[in-house]
Amino acid sequence: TLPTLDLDPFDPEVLRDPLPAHAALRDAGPLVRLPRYDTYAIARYDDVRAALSDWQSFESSAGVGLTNFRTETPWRPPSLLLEADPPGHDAPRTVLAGILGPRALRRLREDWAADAERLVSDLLAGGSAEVDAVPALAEAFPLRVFPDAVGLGRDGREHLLPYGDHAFNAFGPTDNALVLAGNADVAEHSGWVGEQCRRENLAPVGFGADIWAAADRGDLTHAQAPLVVRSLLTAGVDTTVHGIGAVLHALATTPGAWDLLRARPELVRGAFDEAVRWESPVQAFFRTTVRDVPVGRDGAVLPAGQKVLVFFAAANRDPHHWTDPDTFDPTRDPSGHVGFGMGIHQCVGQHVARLEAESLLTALLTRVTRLELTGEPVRHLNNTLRAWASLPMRLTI
Ligand code: HEM
Ligand SMILES: CC(C)Cc1ccc(C(=O)O)cc1
Repeated sequence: TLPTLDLDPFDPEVLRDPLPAHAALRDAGPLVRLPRYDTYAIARYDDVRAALSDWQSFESSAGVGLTNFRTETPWRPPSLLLEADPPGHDAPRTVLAGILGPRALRRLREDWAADAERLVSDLLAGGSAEVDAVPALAEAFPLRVFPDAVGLGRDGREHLLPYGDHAFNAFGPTDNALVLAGNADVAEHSGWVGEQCRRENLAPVGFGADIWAAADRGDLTHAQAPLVVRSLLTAGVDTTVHGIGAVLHALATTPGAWDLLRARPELVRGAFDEAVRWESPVQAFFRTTVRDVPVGRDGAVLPAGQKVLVFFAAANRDPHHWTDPDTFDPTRDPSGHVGFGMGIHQCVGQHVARLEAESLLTALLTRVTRLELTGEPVRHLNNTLRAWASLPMRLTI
């Protein structure tokens, strides 16, 4: 019989410090039963990679949260990318991959670098500064550049973070306290987000306009276009906010890391990916088995029709794959990490995330000689996201 753990991955204390749970899951075996939610977990690097690469056996179209779209009603119409499989997944994916690809982002590089310099310069106008790096940097920069890049209007942008936060909570159990708390305001946030996806509410230049232009070309249908815009608004904000929070925390708490990046700016992009590996802002997603599928090499079989939690975060710290996995090492080659997923659903916005992080870090590294915590960091709990609510820091020039 399969190893079983009486673990609640969505328990607030597990969300606050998930590392012992991830170690227990890896140690228990390639496939572990979690009877608490009548589900399973895969946490070892090799088995996580294998599951993410085998989309035919591990489908996303039944939802990538605990809710099984085959038998339960999703809280919102399913995503055409995240909660879709080929062939339906193909066109929306191809369209977004073109719009968010490295070449398409070249036109934003200069603007985002200048905007980051302005933000940092304002922050340091009075010399060295004590800030809460979460609102002042991790939230401020993505919220300055991303809504404009999408082509959103000025009003209502305060809906973006809470909408995304709820969406990420809703991948967990729908009767969980974090989800219930979000339900109160979700209609208001959803209403605003839905409005912003309409063609007439998007600027003539931007990712949103590019999606509608793809529909004009016949690469998407016009009915699909607003949902693809919604994907950007759901996935594109909270993720980068918490990715940037993670890299700032890592750099402030790893002796010598800040000086190293000031001396070797070519390490900046790798350092961000290393932070995504080390912290895994997106911790885990579910898949649903289409057939009985073997997991690992000890004969474990996952029955068809089952939800299984695939732990990116546990794989990213698997000692059988990574040397010294718990150390944030900006000189490490983090390639192969699954912090952006793997396979056909691998993050289509990863280049946007990297450009945002690189723009802000470069602006900070140029001006700030020391980055240090001045108080206890405070976690922001979410069923899917690993996040900081507060990072009290001193930026010394
Ligand atoms: C540090 C920032 C980010 C992290 C850690 C992250 C993580 C991920 C992960 C793990 C997946 C795979 C989900 C799965 O396999 O089910 C994914 C998919 C996706 N991400 Fe990201 N993401 C980030 C930023 C972004 C941004 C900035 C955007 C949009 C501009 C974005 C848009 C998407 C979309 C649309 C998908 C679905 C892709 C598909 O199913 O084909 N993400 N992301
Ligand atoms: C980190 C990402 C997996 C989160 C995410 C959320 C939503 C969508 C969508 O397509 O709505 C896509 C990606």
